[in-house]
Amino acid sequence: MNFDDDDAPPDLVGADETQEVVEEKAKKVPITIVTGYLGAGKTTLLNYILTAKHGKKVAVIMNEFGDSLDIEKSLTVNKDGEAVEEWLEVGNGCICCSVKDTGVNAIESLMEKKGKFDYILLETTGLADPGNLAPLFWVDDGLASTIYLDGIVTLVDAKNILRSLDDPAGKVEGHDESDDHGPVMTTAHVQISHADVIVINKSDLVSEEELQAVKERITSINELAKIVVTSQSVVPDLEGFLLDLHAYDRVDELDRAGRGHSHLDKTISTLSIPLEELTTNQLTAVDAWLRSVLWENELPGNQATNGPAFEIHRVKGRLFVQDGGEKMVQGVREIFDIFDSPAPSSGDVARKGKLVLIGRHLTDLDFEKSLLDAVRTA
Ligand SMILES: Nc1nc2c(ncn2[C@@H]2O[C@H](COP(=O)(O)OP(=O)(O)OP(=O)(O)O)[C@@H](O)[C@H]2O)c(=O)[nH]1
Ligand SMILES: [Zn+2]
Repeated sequence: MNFDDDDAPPDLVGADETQEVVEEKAKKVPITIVTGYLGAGKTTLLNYILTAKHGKKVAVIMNEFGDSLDIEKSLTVNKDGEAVEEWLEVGNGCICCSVKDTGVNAIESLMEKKGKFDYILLETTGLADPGNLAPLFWVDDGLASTIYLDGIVTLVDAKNILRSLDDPAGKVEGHDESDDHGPVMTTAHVQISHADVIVINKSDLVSEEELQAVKERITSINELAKIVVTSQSVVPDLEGFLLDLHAYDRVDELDRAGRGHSHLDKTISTLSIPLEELTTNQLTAVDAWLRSVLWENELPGNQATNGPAFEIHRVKGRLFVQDGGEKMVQGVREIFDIFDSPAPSSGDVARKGKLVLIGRHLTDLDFEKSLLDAVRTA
């Protein structure tokens, strides 16, 4: 059933716009992308969120009808085969089973019913590469005017993840075959490297030691992500842990990333580079360095590049500028942004900046030296 007109949100354009309507319009709806390898527990998590008592109106967009959904569902396909998304009222929210992979049109149709939801959750297919999807909600001026990307949550199947990470069959398509340097990068790697929260699900199926090994491997790939261990995707503290992530306008988890990086996973790792306070020129040098690394895939300082091409999946940073300013760096693949920290750190914090990179082949070249040289010579 569709929302019939009389319960559509009040006409937001009318001249008699009251203050809260204006605020309502300005209020963007957070969207979280839920990804994770086939069968990891994405639908189970969404089901749980739809029925848990958190008081938020949540719209869930799924890309499949899992029979694990114990909710009556229907999809209206009109005559010429074009599927029309149907919004199903459930529990404390509603579900749309968008047959299109990214669910973008489902979101557009959802935004017409704007004001109805506090939160949108989009389940991707098990083989989706969130690096392609995130920019859509982060920079797409069409969608970004009504929604903002709150974060990426990756479900990991504790029982099978280590096998998926080492399984060449799961390799990411489109990677030049010539790049046969070292182990294969799988979809599981990419879903972990882009995650802001990692839910290690199906913990009931593994021993304590196996769980520990999974945690260590995942942390070595992505040191920034918050990790929660679950069974049946039941995240105890949904509010604090899954809803309201602000992963793209805050970097408070930067401190989690230690200096340098561990080599537990040969394919993808996290590298964190400490930075002193910057002059304005040095800030410009950091911006130029990021452009070279993210757009040209060139590491300034012409170190021997006979090694494999590196690939940056995620960049997060906090930069202190000598004029007292504090900047934040957010990046997904080649898209990045350096902007004023919305919530500058309190005065007493040591003005120590940090840039954290998550990506592939970060160990073959000296990123830290390259960046520090670029800053020093600025
Ligand atoms: N033993 C166990 N089974 C689980 C757990 N979480 C989910 N499952 C089961 O695993 C199967 C897959 O769960 P889903 O939630 O459909 O996984 P999914 O990621 O949505 O799967 P796809 O959308 O097909 O990629 C279902 O039968 C779930 O009941 C868990 O923690 N432990
Ligand atoms: Zn699913």
